Amino acid sequence: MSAAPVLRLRGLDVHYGRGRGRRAALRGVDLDLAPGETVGLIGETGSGKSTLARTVLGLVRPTSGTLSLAGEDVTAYGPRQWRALRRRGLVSYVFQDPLRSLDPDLTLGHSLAEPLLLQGLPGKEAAARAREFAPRVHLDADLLDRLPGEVSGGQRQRAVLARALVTEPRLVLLDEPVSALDAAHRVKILDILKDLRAQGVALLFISHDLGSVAGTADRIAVLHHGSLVEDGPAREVVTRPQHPYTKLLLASAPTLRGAGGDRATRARLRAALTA
Ligand SMILES: Nc1ncnc2c1ncn2[C@@H]1O[C@H](COP(=O)(O)OP(=O)(O)OP(=O)(O)O)[C@@H](O)[C@H]1O
Repeated sequence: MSAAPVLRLRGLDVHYGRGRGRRAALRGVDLDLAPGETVGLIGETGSGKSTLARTVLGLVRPTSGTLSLAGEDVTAYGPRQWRALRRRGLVSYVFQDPLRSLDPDLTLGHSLAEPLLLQGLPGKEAAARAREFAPRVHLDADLLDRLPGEVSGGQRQRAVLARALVTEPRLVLLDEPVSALDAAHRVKILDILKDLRAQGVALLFISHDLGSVAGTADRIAVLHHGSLVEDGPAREVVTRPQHPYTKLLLASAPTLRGAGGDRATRARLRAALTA
């Protein structure tokens, strides 16, 4: 029996602007994420990755198509329904820059408790739950009394993760999740994410670098000019890419051993794409 998807997109179109300035940012995107599944969403700058993430978070409204979260069709939700949905903490996100994701004037403990306070939990209970949760992302509870500027980069990154996870979401969107970290921190974060997957949390890794998610994702989905041009098991996409754009991304992936193509190969692929 396969579990109902946590995220389901069908024929999703998103446009920006009006009249003659109207531009498609997403075109007919179909995407499913099952519980416990990790999907890498890859594409170059401007391909529509952030638009997709913002649509899933209810910050951008689809022009057409459908968006379902945990079996609930939320396509037609208005701002008030989205706010209520966000408070439930079903979907959360981790942005690229850990420094900007935390209020510099709030202790880590405060930042962690905030999403719980928004859910209506009393202050003391929220603080206690935050303290209890911190060790799950290997964040020492003693650090919760400190400000973001008083801890290391890796500890800050874990605090950002803890804040995103404290409401026990079913789906987490991670924008370039580990690229800013050094190797030691990266391994720890990947271990935490592995635990999450085992608990059935679905993860959407968003990156411009195919190499950075190839080893972690179960599936890789490739966005090109707003269309999903490839979606398959990670190993297959890496070893047998079907679309010329995926081949180009592979040839340009700096972190993928053996995949780096030379400049002439990349130029040829780019020419094929624009032909
Ligand atoms: N608020 C907006 N108004 C108008 N156009 C927008 C807006 N946001 C994004 N776009 C356009 O939509 C397209 C997709 O942008 P998007 O930010 O989703 O790409 P991306 O893949 O996330 O890029 P990056 O990797 O640089 O963040 C681009 O052409 C962009 O210029």
